[in-house]
Amino acid sequence: MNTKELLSVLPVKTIIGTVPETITDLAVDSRAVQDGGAFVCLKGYTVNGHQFVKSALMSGARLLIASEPITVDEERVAVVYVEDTAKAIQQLASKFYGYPSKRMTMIGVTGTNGKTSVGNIIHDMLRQSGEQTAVSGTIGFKLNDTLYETENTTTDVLTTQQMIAQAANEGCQSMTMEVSSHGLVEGRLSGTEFDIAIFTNLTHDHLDYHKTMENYSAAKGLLFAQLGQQLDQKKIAIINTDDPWSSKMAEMTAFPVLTYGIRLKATFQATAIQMFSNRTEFQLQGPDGTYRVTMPLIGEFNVYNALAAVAALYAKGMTIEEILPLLANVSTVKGRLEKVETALPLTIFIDYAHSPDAIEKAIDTVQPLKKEGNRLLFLIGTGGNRDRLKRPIMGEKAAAADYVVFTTDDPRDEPNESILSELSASMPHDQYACIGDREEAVRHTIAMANEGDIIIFAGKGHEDFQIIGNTKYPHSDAEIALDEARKKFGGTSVNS
Ligand SMILES: CC(=O)N[C@H]1[C@@H](OP(=O)(O)OP(=O)(O)OC[C@H]2O[C@@H](n3ccc(=O)[nH]c3=O)[C@H](O)[C@@H]2O)O[C@H](CO)[C@@H](O)[C@@H]1O[C@H](C)C(=O)N[C@@H](C)C(=O)N[C@H](CCC(=O)O)C(=O)O
Ligand SMILES: Nc1ncnc2c1ncn2[C@@H]1O[C@H](COP(=O)(O)OP(=O)(O)OP(=O)(O)O)[C@@H](O)[C@H]1O
Repeated sequence: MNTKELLSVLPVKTIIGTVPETITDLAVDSRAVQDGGAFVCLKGYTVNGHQFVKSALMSGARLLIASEPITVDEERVAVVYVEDTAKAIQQLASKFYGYPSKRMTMIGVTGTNGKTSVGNIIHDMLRQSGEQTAVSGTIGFKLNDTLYETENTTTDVLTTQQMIAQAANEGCQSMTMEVSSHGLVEGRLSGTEFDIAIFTNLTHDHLDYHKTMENYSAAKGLLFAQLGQQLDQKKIAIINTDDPWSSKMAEMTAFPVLTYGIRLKATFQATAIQMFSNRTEFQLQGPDGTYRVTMPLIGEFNVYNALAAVAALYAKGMTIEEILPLLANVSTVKGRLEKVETALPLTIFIDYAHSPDAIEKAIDTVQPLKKEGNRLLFLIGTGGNRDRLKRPIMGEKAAAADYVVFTTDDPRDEPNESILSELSASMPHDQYACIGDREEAVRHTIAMANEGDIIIFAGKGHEDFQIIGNTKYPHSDAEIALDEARKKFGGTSVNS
């Protein structure tokens, strides 16, 4: 790209050296610098990117963007000083990739729970309709049917623009993105122009980072505020009207708001909900009439997720008649109350609940599936060095199961003892065990189960690892559970 044109988005800068006419690439990680590329030095939580200038130069960087003094001996390398490199990369990333979000219908999904589910339901439905489309979030970046790994739910601003550009270049007409509160506050979405913004719900989580629910809601509200003021554009906010924070989100945007919900009147309202072990049916009261809906997802929370997805496709221009057959064929989202198909005399779900509200929703969904005389066993852990305030509330919600196993879920550097004692601090009954080693905890859960019982292994979802210290160790709740269950009950089984 032409370097002067790229740098024109930075209004105030000091340039030392001769700027190369073009640069081949833009990087924020010295290990990703290309020959002839630019390296932006970012100050992180762990290290300061300015320390990696030497390694960037060794990889052939020709342009450095810095906010602290750096020494460069090579004449052919220019240094651009700006006040704040984090702000600079937000301007540069979308410019470098040619503002790719403008070439697609961009759908952003935010909220405490349901982002991955809604994002993947939309993706699945759009793929069924024959659309070229992409989705990014906690499970990764899925371009049509190919999944690429990513580091965060909402990736850093440069990776975000790279992904959007890749999707647009490969002919996608739309892209759905999970938008985390961290991502919004840190400007990881800068330069991404959303057409449709969805709010799922706001409940206790991430207060280690946001401190108060007010701050947390303000962070989520940024997605709606960032729809902008160009009202000649066709943009829409889609908001869960049953959530107490919904009006706050609606206030943030000047664009029209479509609502969805179950309890209060909404543009898309589900009534007469009937739950079955393998599907949910409900009456959809939509803007153009009333429809009977069947979908293969279970749980009231998935009715909310489905309504959000239906509203998004409607906002995109599809009719309800076109949308509902797609919902009828949607697949369960990986690791979200996903049933492990097994010939064993047990029902096992893998779930990603790791907030109080998600735990409540998962247990409420599965309890009615239990036959008389059987029990619901629930295994739950929580991350080390993260929000500690939510732990006793998680434990309290987990207590609604008949037997609870508290364990760890990426303990990082925190000792197991504090995690377990805080999780179990408010347990109102004694039907529980605390076992720090997650493999042992899974095996213990199976050991405690009897024929006909239901088990939810919560917190890991799609993840196949456990982070202890700084190391990711392979870990699969499903594999360990099936191994132990086969030993206990015999027979063969098929993993989902
Ligand atoms: C606390 C936090 O948000 N950390 C994020 C941050 O890491 P960091 O600040 O520690 O980065 P760093 O290691 O100090 O690096 C600083 C700079 O030096 C560069 N560097 C580093 C090493 C090197 O050899 N060369 C080099 O150039 C790095 O590329 C970077 O530009 O920048 C990284 C790259 O973008 C992120 O992956 C990382 O997310 C970590 C993994 C994380 O756990 N974040 C959580 C809090 C988070 O963001 N979660 C949300 C919400 C999820 C949810 O809703 O549940 C999310 O969107 O994922
Ligand atoms: N709409 C919802 N309301 C409440 N709980 C939900 C909802 N959808 C899913 N859940 C529960 O929350 C868990 C996480 O769901 P999902 O991954 O879709 O949310 P998320 O917002 O992407 O979460 P995260 O931010 O942690 O990645 C699920 O496994 C399920 O237990």
